[in-house]
Amino acid sequence: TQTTRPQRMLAAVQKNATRGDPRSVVKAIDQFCRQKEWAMNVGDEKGCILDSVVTEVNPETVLELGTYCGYSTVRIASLLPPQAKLITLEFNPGNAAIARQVIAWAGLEDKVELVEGASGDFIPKMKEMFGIKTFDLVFLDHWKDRYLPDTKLMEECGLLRKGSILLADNVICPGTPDYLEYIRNSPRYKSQFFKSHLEYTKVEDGLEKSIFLG
Ligand SMILES: C[S@@+](CC[C@H](N)C(=O)[O-])C[C@H]1O[C@@H](n2cnc3c(N)ncnc32)[C@H](O)[C@@H]1O
Ligand SMILES: O=C(c1ccccc1)c1ccc(O)c(O)c1[N+](=O)[O-]
Ligand SMILES: [Mg+2]
Repeated sequence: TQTTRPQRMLAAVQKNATRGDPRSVVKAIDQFCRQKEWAMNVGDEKGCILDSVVTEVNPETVLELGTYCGYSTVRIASLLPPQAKLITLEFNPGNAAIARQVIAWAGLEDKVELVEGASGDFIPKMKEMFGIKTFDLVFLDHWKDRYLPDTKLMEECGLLRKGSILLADNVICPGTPDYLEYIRNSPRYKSQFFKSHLEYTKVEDGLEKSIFLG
């Protein structure tokens, strides 16, 4: 019977990566996506920009919207300080099942809380479920038409504090025009664009980093 792309990606991790070594997991997935099958992980070029933002922010609390197979989850979690927590939301059960195994292979399950469900349903529950007051860093990488509504929802739920950082993938390709228009024109945010390329391709893309001003 036919396997799914996430299942084939996990097999590549289990074959080529070393248990407990996050960098080898990232490398195995990037090699799979370059040599075998394109997949919508943030990838290595944008991943390096993600790494630099995570390192700079040094967050205690991180929210990731869109887990897929856990590639960016592993990149982020491997850079977090000891007590820090990364909550990642994924509403596709098949993807969530694979991501759990990829995160476990990297040995990062203690730093990651994978919630299987839709961002719109779970963002309002973050405080009660995890005792989270606010997020220091949010990585937006789910369906692109959800970036703006979920950002407004996080504002309304008081999940952002003065200095919280939003980092949004794909603001060029596939593009998030309504989110960009909002975040770049709002007096409540200061934004910066990081030019890059769509993962594993030469197509133009980039990340938008925005600081919530309170
Ligand atoms: C581009 S993939 C995430 C890639 C991942 N961040 C990485 O770089 O490895 C987008 C994922 O978001 C999930 N997704 C889309 N909309 C969602 C939502 N509203 N709530 C939760 N998950 C969502 C999809 O099922 C898909 O697995
Ligand atoms: O939307 C797509 C997409 C559209 C069409 C076909 C495949 C993927 C996509 C492409 C690159 C991304 O980095 C990404 O996060 C996504 N996504 O689904 O969220
Ligand atoms: Mg993306």
